[in-house]
Amino acid sequence: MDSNSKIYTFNEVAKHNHEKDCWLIISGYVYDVTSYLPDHPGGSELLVLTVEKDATFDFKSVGHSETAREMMKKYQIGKIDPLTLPTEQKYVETTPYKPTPSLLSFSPLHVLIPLLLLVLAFAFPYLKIKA
Ligand code: HEM
Repeated sequence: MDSNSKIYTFNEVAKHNHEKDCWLIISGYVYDVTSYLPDHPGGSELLVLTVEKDATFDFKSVGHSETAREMMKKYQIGKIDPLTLPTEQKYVETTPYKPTPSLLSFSPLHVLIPLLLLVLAFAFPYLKIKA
C-alpha cells in the first residue's frame, strides 16, 4: 500500500507533538515535518506550535507560496480520518455572510401604511365638504 493512502486518526497524529517527532494536519493530509523543522523559513518553533490540531488555518493564513505547497508533498505520509477530528478544530472554508433580501420578510408597517392611505382616501371627500 502506498504510504500516502494511509488513514490516520487524530489521536494517532497528535502523539507526534514535539521537535524530535512532529506531525501536522493540513487540508486533510498528514505531514511528518520532523526532518524539515530546522530548514523551515518560518522557524521550527512555529511548526511545533501547530501540532495536536488542524493546522490548515495557520498554514493558509501565512499565504505560503506555490513552491512551499509543492515542497510539502515530500513530507506527506497519509490522510486524516475527518470523523476523528475534534469538532472545534475542524477547518471550515467560509465565504462572507451576505443577507438575501426577501420579499416575504414581514413588517407591521407593510400593512399599516396602505391601511392609512385607504382611510385617508375615503375620508377625503367628507373632510372637503365639511371645510
Ligand atoms: C508541511 C508544512 C509546511 C511547509 C513545507 C512550509 C514551507 C514554508 C516555506 C517554503 C516558506 C518560505 C515562504 C514561501 O515559500 O511561502 C515558509 C514560510 C513560512 N511558514 Fe511555512 N511551511 C509549512 C507549514 C507551516 C505552518 C503550519 C505554519 C504555521 C503558522 C507556517 C508558518 C510559516 C511562516 C510564518 C512563514 C514566513 C516566514 C517569513 O517570511 O519570515 N508554515 N514555509
